[in-house]
Amino acid sequence: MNETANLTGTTQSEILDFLFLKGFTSGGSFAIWRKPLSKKLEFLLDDQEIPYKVDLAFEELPAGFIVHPFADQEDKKAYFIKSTRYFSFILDQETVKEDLPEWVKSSEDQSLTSIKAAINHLVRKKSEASCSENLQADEKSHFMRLVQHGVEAIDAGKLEKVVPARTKLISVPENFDLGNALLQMLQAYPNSFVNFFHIPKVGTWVGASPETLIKTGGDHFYTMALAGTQKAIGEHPLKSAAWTQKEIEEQALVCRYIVDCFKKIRLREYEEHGPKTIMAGNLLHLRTDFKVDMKATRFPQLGSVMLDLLHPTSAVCGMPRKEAHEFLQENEGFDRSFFAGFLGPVNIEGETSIFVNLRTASFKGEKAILYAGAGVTEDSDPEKEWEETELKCQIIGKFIQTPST
Ligand SMILES: C=C(O[C@@H]1C=C(C(=O)O)C=C[C@H]1O)C(=O)O
Repeated sequence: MNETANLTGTTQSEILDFLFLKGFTSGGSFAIWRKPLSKKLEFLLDDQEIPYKVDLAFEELPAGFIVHPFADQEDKKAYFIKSTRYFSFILDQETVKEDLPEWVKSSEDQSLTSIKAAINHLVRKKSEASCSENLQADEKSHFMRLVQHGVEAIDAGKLEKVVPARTKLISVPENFDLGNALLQMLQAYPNSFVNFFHIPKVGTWVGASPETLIKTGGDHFYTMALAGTQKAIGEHPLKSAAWTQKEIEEQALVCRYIVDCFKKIRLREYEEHGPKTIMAGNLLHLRTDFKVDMKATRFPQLGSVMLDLLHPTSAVCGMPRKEAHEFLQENEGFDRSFFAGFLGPVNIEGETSIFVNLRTASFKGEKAILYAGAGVTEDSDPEKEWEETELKCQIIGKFIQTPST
């Protein structure tokens, strides 16, 4: 078939289908993402079947996509999908047929319905064997006790803040359309890092994270303190938002945590902006931005040094970090796997953007597991924290559960 004729009128959804099919049938690992406020959808693939791991000193790495679980790793390494093949396109351009490289279109003789059917089959089949057999923590009563227990640990002076999480198991509908689901997330969450990755036998995840862990590009390093959650209501939710003392303190603790990390490496020159209210999906958060000039401070490795120091931040674990981590391991009752870990593109066109893996779901055959946590301080109410996790689960859950058109 003539290449141009075949691709006439190629829609974004069709390109996504080509990319998913290419990724799943390559036998290797792949990632698809769009950075916050960007129009560029990016895809990379490494057809190596055996997952590849790297040290966190990402400045030395080739271009790729890094994925790290929540828990500290004994080998101090992260998964890394090398950019053996890379393709990007601008989302609001009508047609990109001329830009589609030959290797993306390897499935050109398939009709679109059979491509969709193939992807629907592949996402289930390829996600069956992911490594962690996750114990479920879906029970409301379990989570409510966990929050209560957290409040008691704070009252007893053992912790300052802790961020317990839960899971929610949902069925992947029979007519699930992964490409369309991702497209809908891209449209719904322009401020978020919309992402998908598949690493054979390790994990198949989709998400829309509002939280940058670290970003480097040119001479600049950037991180943020994101915490405090409320539902966005009314016509001007950003303007009308009012925050309680609990939420203000909760977010201030995350700022303090970041400043403490700077202090550990004797970094004194940084810009701090905020906190301001931001919108992520239908939720509002408080955010403070931190920026460092790596050249002026003579700190070219600041990105990987801070990555190591920051993760897991008190936005997703707690304070003090060690005690909060132990509390979660003892009481949470499930393996967070990649939830609240970090992920993102590394050394692509001189930039690295690594996000906290929030508002996310992992596929497991016919099912998907949604994950969400909520920051607990001494004033927390278990019922409210549960509702917050329900809202957070819905951010991705609604695009998996609603049969696509
Ligand atoms: C833990 C999550 O989110 C984090 C916790 C927040 C909070 O406690 O208010 C807000 C934003 C994130 O830093 C999650 O989305 O699951």
